[in-house]
Amino acid sequence: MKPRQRKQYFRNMKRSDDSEREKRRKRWRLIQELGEQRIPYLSPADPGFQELWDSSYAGLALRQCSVLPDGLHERVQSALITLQRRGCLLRDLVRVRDRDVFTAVSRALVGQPGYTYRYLDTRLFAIPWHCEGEEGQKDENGKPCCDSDLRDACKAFWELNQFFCSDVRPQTNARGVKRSRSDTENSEDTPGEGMCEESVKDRLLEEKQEKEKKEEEEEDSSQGCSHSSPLSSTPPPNVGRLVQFNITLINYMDPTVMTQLKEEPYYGMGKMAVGWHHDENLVPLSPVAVYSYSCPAEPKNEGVTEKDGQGQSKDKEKETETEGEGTCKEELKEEREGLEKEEVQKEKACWRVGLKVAWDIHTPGLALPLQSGDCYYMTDDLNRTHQHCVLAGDMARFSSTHRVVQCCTRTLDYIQKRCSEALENLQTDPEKNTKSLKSLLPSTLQHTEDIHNEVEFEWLRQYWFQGRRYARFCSWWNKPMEQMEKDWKEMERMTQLLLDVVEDENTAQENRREMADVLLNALTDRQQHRQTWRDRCQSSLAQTLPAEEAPVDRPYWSNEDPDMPLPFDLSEIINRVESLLWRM
Ligand SMILES: O=C(O)CCC(=O)C(=O)O
Ligand SMILES: [Fe+2]
Repeated sequence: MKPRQRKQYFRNMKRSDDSEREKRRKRWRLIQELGEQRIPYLSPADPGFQELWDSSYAGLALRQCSVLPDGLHERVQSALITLQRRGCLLRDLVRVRDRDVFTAVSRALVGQPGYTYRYLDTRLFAIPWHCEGEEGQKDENGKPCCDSDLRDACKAFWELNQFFCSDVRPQTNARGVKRSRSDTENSEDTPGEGMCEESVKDRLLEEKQEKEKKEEEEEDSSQGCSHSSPLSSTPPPNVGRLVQFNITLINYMDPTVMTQLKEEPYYGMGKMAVGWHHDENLVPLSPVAVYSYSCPAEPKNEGVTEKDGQGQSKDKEKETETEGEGTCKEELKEEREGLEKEEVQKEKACWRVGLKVAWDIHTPGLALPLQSGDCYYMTDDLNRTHQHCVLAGDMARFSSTHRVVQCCTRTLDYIQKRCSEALENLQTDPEKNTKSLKSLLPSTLQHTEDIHNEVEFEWLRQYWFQGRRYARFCSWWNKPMEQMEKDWKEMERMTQLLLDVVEDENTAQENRREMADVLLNALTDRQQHRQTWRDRCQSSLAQTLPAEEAPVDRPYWSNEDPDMPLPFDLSEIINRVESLLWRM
């Protein structure tokens, strides 16, 4: 690596450290400023609650359970219970500030076939949902990927998703003022006397949206990609276009089992099931829609062993995640002082979503109780400017959180295309049956090596780190992952071919240097990431998981494996390329 590139490499690493440090500093400053005090927060019973909602949380909308079409509650609730009973909902071993932690909630991703969702350094792979009238997703062998029970469950989420797509609206008008109920809900309304010009425009815009929506519904809208690219100049997905939620992240937690929940530190809102955070990796300004279902008793989880799912937390104390600018353990341990009023306690029996303005300790927080079957939306830029947390009630509770993820980089389709791009640079001599690289242009080599790292660390290792959990109940990802591993192995071959060229004395000196730079860069990165994944797989928390959920460090091979073009451990090769560069 040229000194310049090496500097850049470390600068990039440092940049992420710096932003972490900056966040820590900000958090620390807030905590200092706050001292022993708590920031006020308002609940529906408090005077000024509605005003605060309108002025500071306008992007939040509650949709009470009665708005859902007939029968949908039953279908969704039974689908949630099916996922739980079948053992599909699992706690994720995520990374928070360079530490491994289990999420307090158990999760599964359901959505468009081939979609993934990445949060806290963890990529979840969607169990595909099924559209109306469709037979169900088939795997590569033409067999259904899940049994009929799961298929029906996933279909219910698709149905709920359709409802959310048609129901969600931006909550604010152009001036950031929250719409009134009649403004957003009563489609019979016509512009009347005294309606200001802005509102008329709003209404016309809405009508236009309605029309566009109807037109789009007639098209095949299953991908929802064309308007969700952050690079396109089309308006944000919930302004002027139909929203296409493409995945739902399902959450489950039973507070009687998860007894180690952290106290909400800034406002004293109570126990948190999910700490303060922004939802990551969504199309900018896209909305999030949440269905909340609290159920009286823990549904029996028949698909898992005793150590599985949430059962594990009862006997073993585990660290749980706090996302974003979450809890600062030592400083903020004390609970709100004094005895809480009965009213507050009653309120805390209910599950609530908590909201706060990011990095702000002056605006009161908001705690919104959710009755079973209630839904809420986070629209406009609420997710960017605010953080939210989930406050545990007394009962077990599920939520289905529908999101718009970037289909341009988060799908199987995307990574398969990337693999093909990389492999285009590999050619086979049919006579000699030997392989070689087509182009030795540094930019081409760089591109290939980047894809190699992307497929290894963002897809293969992510997938296997989550153990065999996917294959256990859905075969959809089996074949694509196998193929991806084959492609990746070809890329190992390509790296080896590059190494040969670089080490060949007959290669022109100047090109050789440039190629060696590219190679060294890629190998250093690869070696470091492989180590990080090894560490994650071997962490003490990972050891507590039952066999089928335990992380698998894959691909892994012994350095002498004759089937593999290069060793797993790259340190010796890195040294060779490094010393070659010194000698140049
Ligand atoms: O369960 C909820 O209400 C929201 C969960 C949440 O914030 C998340 O999964 O990101
Ligand atoms: Fe969230």
